[in-house]
Amino acid sequence: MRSAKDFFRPLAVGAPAPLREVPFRPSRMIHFFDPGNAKMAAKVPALAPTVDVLLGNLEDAVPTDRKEAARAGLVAVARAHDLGGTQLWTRVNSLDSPWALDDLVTLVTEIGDRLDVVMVPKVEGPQDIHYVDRLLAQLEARAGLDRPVLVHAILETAAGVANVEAIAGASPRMQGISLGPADLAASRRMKTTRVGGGHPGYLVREDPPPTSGGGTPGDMPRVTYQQDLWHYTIARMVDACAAHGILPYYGPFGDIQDVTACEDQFRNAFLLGCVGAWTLHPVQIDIAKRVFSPAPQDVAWAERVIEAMGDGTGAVMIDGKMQDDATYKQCRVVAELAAALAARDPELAASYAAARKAAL
Ligand SMILES: CC(C)(COP(=O)(O)OP(=O)(O)OC[C@H]1O[C@@H](n2cnc3c(N)ncnc32)[C@H](O)[C@@H]1OP(=O)(O)O)[C@@H](O)C(=O)NCCC(=O)NCCSC(=O)C[C@H](O)C(=O)O
Ligand SMILES: [Mg+2]
Repeated sequence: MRSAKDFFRPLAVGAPAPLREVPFRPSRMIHFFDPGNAKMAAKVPALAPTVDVLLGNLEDAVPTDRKEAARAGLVAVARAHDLGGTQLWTRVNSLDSPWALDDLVTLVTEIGDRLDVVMVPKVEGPQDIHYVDRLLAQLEARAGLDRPVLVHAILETAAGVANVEAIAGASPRMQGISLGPADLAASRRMKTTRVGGGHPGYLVREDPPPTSGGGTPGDMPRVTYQQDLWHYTIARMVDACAAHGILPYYGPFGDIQDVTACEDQFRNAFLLGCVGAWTLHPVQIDIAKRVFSPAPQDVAWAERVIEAMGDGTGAVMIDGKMQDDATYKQCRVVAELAAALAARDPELAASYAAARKAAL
């Protein structure tokens, strides 16, 4: 067992000290690209200013015979471009694959100073994070890095969900967790064939009307309501992340053409506490930006409540609604997120300023 005191000591001599708090950097969209695909890699300079995070994906969606090309492509992209304030992440291959070790060794050695976060797929328990934690410390020490590369786990196995709290708290390196609905569905033996989103068969049906003579309940039209397949897992992931001071994310939405359902899925995750989602195609970038930025009228309202609540205690009425310590805290979540995003996004800052003015 590690003592609490050991938790903040580097795991290798010469490695940078672990962080005590996860720095909050906007990450409304984690944009996936295949660095071995020359056409996609060429779009990086144009894409970078439009996204919060660019992620060079080395795992699923990269064919076996292009794994090395994707790894080399990411090294080349990181060296060739200054991404400004946009973060650079990678998703390495799973720890049981023949590529994971070389992914970590190559990337930290070659571009560790450029890499903000390593996403680790198919994490099953804290033991997977401990393995990556020690290895990263050794590689950071050897590369002479002065800040730690952070770790992000994908929640995409039944074992991972069972161990999600332990994963979230496994290391001070943990930056966040994303839901991986496609692999999780397979691991759970769910009977879906999609990447995220709902399913028309997963529903509840209203009770039959009382029969008064003719007709049987089976004949009566009854309204059905499609249910959310992911509610339980997202809520559990959000609690685990919040309890350990790290950030939760919804993952991918695979129906690229269904921008409406994508927006719904992202918004459900946002309202439940997630700070961002993955974007797989350029068309999803603006959806994530819109959904994971608090709406200007909500920010203006939150600021109004904060102002009216003074030191944040007691109770006041605003527009007929009771406000107290707890609504004050909710409003601070919204206002602080808005301020952090506005500092990166001048267009958003202007829309918040306009809503603030209109609310006066
Ligand atoms: C899904 C795609 C294969 C679709 O690509 P394509 O058929 O080329 O789409 P379009 O013709 O509409 O593309 C228009 C142009 O946009 C470029 N493009 C497409 N996607 C991207 C991108 N992600 N980044 C940058 N540029 C992109 C195309 O090259 C076209 O350019 P041009 O010809 O010049 O106009 C493709 O979008 C794609 O591969 N996306 C990423 C897929 C991916 O990363 N999947 C893995 C993550 S999801 C997952 O792993 C599941 C998860 O782990 C779980 O378990 O749930
Ligand atoms: Mg997956």
